[in-house]
Amino acid sequence: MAGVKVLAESPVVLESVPSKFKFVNEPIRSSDSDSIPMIDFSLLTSGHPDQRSKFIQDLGKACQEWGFFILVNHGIPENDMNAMVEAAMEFFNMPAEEKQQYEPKNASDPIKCGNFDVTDTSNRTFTLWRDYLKLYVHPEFHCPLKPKTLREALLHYSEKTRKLARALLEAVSETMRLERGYMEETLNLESMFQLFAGNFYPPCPQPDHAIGIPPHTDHGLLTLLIHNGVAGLQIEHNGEWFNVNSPQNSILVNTGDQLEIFSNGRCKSVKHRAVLNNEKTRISIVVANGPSLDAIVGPAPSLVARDGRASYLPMKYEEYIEKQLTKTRVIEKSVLEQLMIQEN
Ligand SMILES: O=C(O)CCC(=O)C(=O)O
Ligand SMILES: [Fe+2]
Repeated sequence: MAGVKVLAESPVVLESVPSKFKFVNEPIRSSDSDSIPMIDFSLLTSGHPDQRSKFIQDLGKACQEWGFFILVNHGIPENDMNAMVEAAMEFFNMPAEEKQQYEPKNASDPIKCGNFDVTDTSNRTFTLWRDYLKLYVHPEFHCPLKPKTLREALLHYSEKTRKLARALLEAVSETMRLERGYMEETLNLESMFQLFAGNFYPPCPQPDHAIGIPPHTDHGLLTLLIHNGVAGLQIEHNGEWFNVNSPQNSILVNTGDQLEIFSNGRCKSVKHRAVLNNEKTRISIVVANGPSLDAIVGPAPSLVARDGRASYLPMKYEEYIEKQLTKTRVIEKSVLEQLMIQEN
């Protein structure tokens, strides 16, 4: 595994995508939208009841209609965000021999890096145009020893994003009129499973013939994403793809499968993908915040009572992740789809 980075930087200039990366990106078309929700976190704590209710209302609407929002004034210092992006960049810039020790032996290794193969709906396997670093950071903290800057940046950033995610989740609970603290307790968020992913996408000679990450949903509750200022994230909304253009210092938030299940379908786990460009390296820093691994996640009973039926089967979060990790084919039904209960 030399990585996509090594390939993209090879002295022989690549004019086309090597065949093992070839992926037909359908539909390629995407557009900009100025209606992607933007949420101002400072309204939650501003002390003005009107602003607070506007926040709750906007948040509820964003989670239900888009499963996605751009969060501004979130309180995480820009320095911490920059330090995180830079430390990740340093990791990817280390020589291949240094990174080799973290090539996964098992899908559930708490520290892993490398490339990823996916099989598409025509049963063709291809490699993603991306180098990744994935770390389990909570309730146990795992981090490579090198580069030296990584540990401190990650300790800071994971703690701050965890706090932010918990505050957002409490607010999402409120949008559904759930009892205060109910989600925290039932899903044991004190021990939430937090997964860090650094994604490194080098410039690609034919951006439409390869992909960074194909369409997928995230398995947790809320995912927080920042990047190095290079766009590439697209989200699906009403069957169309939209580019996410975000202001500097904002955090991109999407809802995940566990929140869709817990909310009995109110919050949509949004489908998204990472596309490429032929000019600039893109780095994204993703923190996926989920329930505790031992939590059994099903629709909240009070929502089921309100709706008259449960739309999903419950499953232990740990089992959900295992199922997802062993699913190698895009072709298979997602775990979320397997748990959906059809209406008679
Ligand atoms: O890099 C991006 O913008 C998307 C990353 C992502 O979806 C993921 O890591 O799950
Ligand atoms: Fe994702």
